[in-house]
Amino acid sequence: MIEVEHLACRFAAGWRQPAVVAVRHVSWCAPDGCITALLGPNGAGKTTTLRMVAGLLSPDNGSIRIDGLDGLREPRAVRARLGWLSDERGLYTRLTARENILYHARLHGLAEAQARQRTEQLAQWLELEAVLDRPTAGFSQGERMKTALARALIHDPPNIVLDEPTNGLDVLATRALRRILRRLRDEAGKCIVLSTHIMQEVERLSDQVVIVAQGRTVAQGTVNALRAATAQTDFESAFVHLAFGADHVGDGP
Ligand SMILES: Nc1ncnc2c1ncn2[C@@H]1O[C@H](COP(=O)(O)OP(=O)(O)OP(=O)(O)O)[C@@H](O)[C@H]1O
Repeated sequence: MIEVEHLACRFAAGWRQPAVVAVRHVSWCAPDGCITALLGPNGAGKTTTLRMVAGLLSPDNGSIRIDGLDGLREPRAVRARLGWLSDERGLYTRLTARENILYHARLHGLAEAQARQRTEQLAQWLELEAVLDRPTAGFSQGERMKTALARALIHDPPNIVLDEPTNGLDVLATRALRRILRRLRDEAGKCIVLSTHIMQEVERLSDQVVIVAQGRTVAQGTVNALRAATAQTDFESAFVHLAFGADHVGDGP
């Protein structure tokens, strides 16, 4: 379970760069056995929020608890309980997929034999076997996503955080990813949090939605509850209502 409360993050001014308040007040709770979608317009603060949850950025305010552990005070224990898929995927391009995954396994302290066995299992499960021993430099978006996902899952974390996981994926790869995430939820009871701005993704995959706009959480609930709360029949209109205000709902087709 991941709980974030009153998160705030400001990027300090730098050369030719004014200070930016990326996250002002974000709070949400993502339970186990549930897929939580963080939905918001461009620049809403989704990636910044997830980078704080992954321990890559320190918040200026607020708290992050992962399975009850304080993310700021116990970062190592939290890292062991969290799998992180960044939107850039962050693979070492000169290493093969297998080497990328094994390197991450070593960072998590897995024994060599266990790491190798688990890499094989994940490769089979994610249908990565054909490219497992190729350098990742020439990988397609789908192959890169799957390699990065295998790497994020290597230590079997109970919590999985994915930043825009379907970015750049074609329809079949998107469907495959949805199947994988549903299995992780249903068979292993994982807590899964993903960010997106694709409405269809949210409607098809998520159990609950957190809407973030201008660095603030503006709503949390199921797709149906958010539709009902805004008296909208389609989810896109409900999202526009919540993220931009009722006046903008009429702008769409
Ligand atoms: N390293 C940084 N330095 C300065 N500003 C930043 C930095 N990272 C993000 N920002 C700014 O913080 C705000 C929130 O960005 P963030 O990437 O968290 O949004 P997002 O909701 O993930 O957007 P998108 O859907 O477009 O990816 C934006 O205005 C962005 O320009």
